[in-house]
Amino acid sequence: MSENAAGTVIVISSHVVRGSVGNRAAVFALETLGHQVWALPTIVLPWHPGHGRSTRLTFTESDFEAAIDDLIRAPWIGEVKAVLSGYFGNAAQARSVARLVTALRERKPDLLYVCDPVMGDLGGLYVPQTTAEAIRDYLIPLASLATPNRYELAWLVGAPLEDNTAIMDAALSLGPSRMLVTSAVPMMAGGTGNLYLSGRHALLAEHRLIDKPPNGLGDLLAALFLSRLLSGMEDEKALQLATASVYEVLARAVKRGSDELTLASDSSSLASPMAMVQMRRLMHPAQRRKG
Ligand SMILES: Nc1ncnc2c1ncn2[C@@H]1O[C@H](COP(=O)(O)OP(=O)(O)O)[C@@H](O)[C@H]1O
Ligand SMILES: Cc1ncc(COP(=O)(O)O)c(C=O)c1O
Repeated sequence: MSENAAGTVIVISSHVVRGSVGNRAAVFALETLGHQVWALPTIVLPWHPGHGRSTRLTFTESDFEAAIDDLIRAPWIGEVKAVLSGYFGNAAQARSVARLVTALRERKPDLLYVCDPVMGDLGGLYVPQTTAEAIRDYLIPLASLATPNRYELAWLVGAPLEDNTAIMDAALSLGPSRMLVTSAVPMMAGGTGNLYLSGRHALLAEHRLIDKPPNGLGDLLAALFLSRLLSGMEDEKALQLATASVYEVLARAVKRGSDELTLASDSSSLASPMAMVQMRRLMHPAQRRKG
């Protein structure tokens, strides 16, 4: 296997000093699974704002834009096989990343672009509406795969999503050819899981719900699923492994009483998870419509 067989990935999200959210989760997961990673922070902050006061260190829009231009012109840019975006500091950054993805696609039409539209949760949007709109209007149309949680998907399509049939219809209408919807509606009591929809698949990967989870699970899942796809794994196996890793990492962090994921101690759960995940095939919306 050559040094870069797993593929170079550009990750673009927040950087925290302490903790495992945003780029800290994605970089660790991708490097552990053998990828070369280029990491561009969108903001730098001491820790996830959920822990209390956390001062945002920011870049000007023009500096961020200039750094994107440097990346586009980099002599090594031909190495890049995938881009993963997550948390953005403002709407202009989302537009700059759309420019990056478009420029890379001109040279490499099969570039994988994974858009994790980090914008909100059960309580509603936690980024400014202009940022959420820029993700929806500039990035989602470019995504090979989007990984919203159920509430983000509901905002993106402008409709409440109370069951998995509604989630699948919404995922199909949004546009990307592959959708991984997190915090889907569980079929198992006391469960949660991920719903994956592509032209060929409608799958639900379920496991037990754990109280008081640390942050960063969505960031970790998107990176792990991307890694498995890049390595050429079949979608169903990629979903099962990525879901099992996230669940196992979460369970181990909570067992330790940690308020953050403890990825350095749990790297074996990223590479070879042992946790069981309940995989179910759902009726694909296209099949339902055929009657
Ligand atoms: N409380 C929890 N217990 C067990 N697994 C969880 C829990 N919260 C999240 N997960 C797992 O992590 C995945 C991603 O988490 P989610 O909170 O939906 O992402 P995001 O951080 O993008 O909002 C979920 O689909 C589920 O598999
Ligand atoms: C700065 C910042 N705020 C909020 C979030 C959202 O965190 P969560 O999805 O765990 O709620 C993230 C996730 O990457 C983040 O980096």
